[in-house]
Amino acid sequence: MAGKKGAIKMNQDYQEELLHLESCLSLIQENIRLYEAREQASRKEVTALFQAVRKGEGDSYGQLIASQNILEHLQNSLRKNRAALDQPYFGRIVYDDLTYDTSECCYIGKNGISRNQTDVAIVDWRAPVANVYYENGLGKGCYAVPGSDDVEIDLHQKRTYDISNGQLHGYYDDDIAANDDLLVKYLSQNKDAVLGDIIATIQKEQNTIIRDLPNKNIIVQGVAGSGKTTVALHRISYLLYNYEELYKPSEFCIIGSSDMLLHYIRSGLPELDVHHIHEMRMDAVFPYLMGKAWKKQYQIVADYPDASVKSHLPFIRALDGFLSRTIEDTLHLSDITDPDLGVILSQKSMAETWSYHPNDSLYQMERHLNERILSRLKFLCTEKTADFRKAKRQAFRKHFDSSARKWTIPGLYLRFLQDLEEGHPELDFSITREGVSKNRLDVYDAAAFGLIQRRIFQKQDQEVFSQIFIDEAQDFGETVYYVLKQVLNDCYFTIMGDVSQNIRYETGMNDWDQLKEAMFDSPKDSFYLLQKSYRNTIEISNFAGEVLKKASQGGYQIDPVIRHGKPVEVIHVSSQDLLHHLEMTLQSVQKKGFETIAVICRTEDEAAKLKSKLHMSPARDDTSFHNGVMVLPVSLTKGLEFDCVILWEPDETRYSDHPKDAKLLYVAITRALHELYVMTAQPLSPLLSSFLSEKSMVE
Ligand SMILES: Nc1ncnc2c1ncn2[C@@H]1O[C@H](COP(=O)(O)OP(=O)(O)OP(=O)(O)O)[C@@H](O)[C@H]1O
Repeated sequence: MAGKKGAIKMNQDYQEELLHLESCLSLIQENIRLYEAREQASRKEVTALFQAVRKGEGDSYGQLIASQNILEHLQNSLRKNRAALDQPYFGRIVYDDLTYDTSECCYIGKNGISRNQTDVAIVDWRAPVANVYYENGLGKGCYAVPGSDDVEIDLHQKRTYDISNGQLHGYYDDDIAANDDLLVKYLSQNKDAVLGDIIATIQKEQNTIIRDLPNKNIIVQGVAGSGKTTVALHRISYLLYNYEELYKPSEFCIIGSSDMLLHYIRSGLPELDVHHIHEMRMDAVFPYLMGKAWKKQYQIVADYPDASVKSHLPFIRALDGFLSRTIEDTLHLSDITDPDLGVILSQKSMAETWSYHPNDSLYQMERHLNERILSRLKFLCTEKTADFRKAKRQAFRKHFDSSARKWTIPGLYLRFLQDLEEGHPELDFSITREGVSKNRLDVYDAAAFGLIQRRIFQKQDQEVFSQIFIDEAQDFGETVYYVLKQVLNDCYFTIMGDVSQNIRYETGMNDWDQLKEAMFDSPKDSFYLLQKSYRNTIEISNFAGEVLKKASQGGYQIDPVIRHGKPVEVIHVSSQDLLHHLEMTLQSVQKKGFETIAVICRTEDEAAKLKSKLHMSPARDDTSFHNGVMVLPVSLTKGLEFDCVILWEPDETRYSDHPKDAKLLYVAITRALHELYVMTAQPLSPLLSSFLSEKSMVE
């Protein structure tokens, strides 16, 4: 009897859910009609204003900008409503609000949907209350609201929906928002050439990072495929939504290691409602931040061999120490006296001025001190003649003036390198010295230039960025981060990386200790670990596991989502047959409908040669991630993922039994979502051979 009652209740519940979905879809359709009409009118207005501006009419320019903003807003609303037609919402929470004594039921979706532009029908996933869905268990709890007190709640139900194409396929009630079954369903889909969103299935540990406070530095160590890139982008979207009054999108900057990665990241931004933020390669950041101080003749080149020293914290700290000593020696603070007026400015008072501006450059400090001298002179000369005053002002106007020394950034840097070599005979920077004298700098020299500019020559504070997000952070040494932090004093950093994937073994980071030391300056700052891997099938993860042990020297383990796929296939044939097998494999995986396929070679040279053997155009846009087959060196696959990966010639000559090669191989293997093929003519790398089953070998 109870069973029957339960079934009736289920049925009724299901009917109610169907009705609710229907009413949401019709609201969305109504919104779309409304926004389409408005967008059309707004478009016309913008075109008319554009013509007016071209004719130079009155104040049309201001109106044009305002109208363009309105048009952009309407287009955005239209995009959100159109996107919501497929899956208007993915979750629901039913709770009592104990703070305001109300009972609430919220549907949560990727896009907030309102009726009449005011009544919220579907809550945006970024809204504070949506946190309850991702984090809270049933029962009493609370959620935080930026700039306000926490709201106390009693959660009665958390429901997760499976909706696609506007159809309800099912739902379940559970404490866990997106369980592994739902995750596996999402993860089994094919990969288009864009970075997807994970809004409906964000996991608790990812949510914590996404919603962490903006005024702190964060470092995230996450195994391959743990969602670092994805989480960084969702954090940007979350911060811009919730701290709209604090930040403009243009104050945000994403830094990545290659154009390919940035292109991939860019593809995921519109879906997350993120527009107009900056993105930059690491080597472009310092020229950008230095502005005019970065001379046209400076050229960034590949790392010099001594980058293994220049990239790490002791080096950049030594440069900073050298610059501090240069500043102290130059200012050489002691009482400033005049035969007629006595002490104009005491050493104590100057030291005090300095302590008020501890981060100012030498030039800024000199300006403060000169200003103080002038105001003291004004006071001391109140009873003197105008000529006397003028003469004294003339005499002391540029009392502090290091510009007269005609220092240059390269000159100071070379002096520092020489000093360092003299103090440490084991160091030899001759290659860098020669490069710098020819204006050819590697990224660490560029960072050093940035620090010299910051400490000595900078005239105003840099306020270009407030939030910086760095992906694949492990590929650069601490030097670049240290300088970024010094140059952008008031900026906060979200740094994502995986030391097991450090493909620049000597210069990049193999642990996080030094970076924490360089970046963390407040107890609020946080280090997070992401260990769950979402990208690869369990077969690919297991294959990667052994390599990871070597790559991370046992440091970090993978905890994969259990999703099964085809076993990794090792194709071991003669060198004459290898290309033929590759072509056959490519044909077969394309036939299966995989959209993104990568053939991963060890080096750029090998990738170029293989492309030509496959009759692929060598010029095919190497900086953009696209559907179809891509032949790439491992270094360019950083941060990307493909439905299917063919690992090309991972033999013992290309990948030795050394952590440096293990990291490269780990990166290559973990790019594959669904299928991995290993093709070689020579004996396999010792990193792989230990766990290959006879079964998986095609001879
Ligand atoms: N919570 C989640 N739900 C569904 N998919 C997820 C989730 N988290 C991550 N993914 C998926 O896992 C894959 C890996 O994510 P991402 O590329 O952000 O990882 P990563 O840590 O940056 O990887 P890598 O270090 O290897 O570049 C992506 O396809 C992403 O959509």
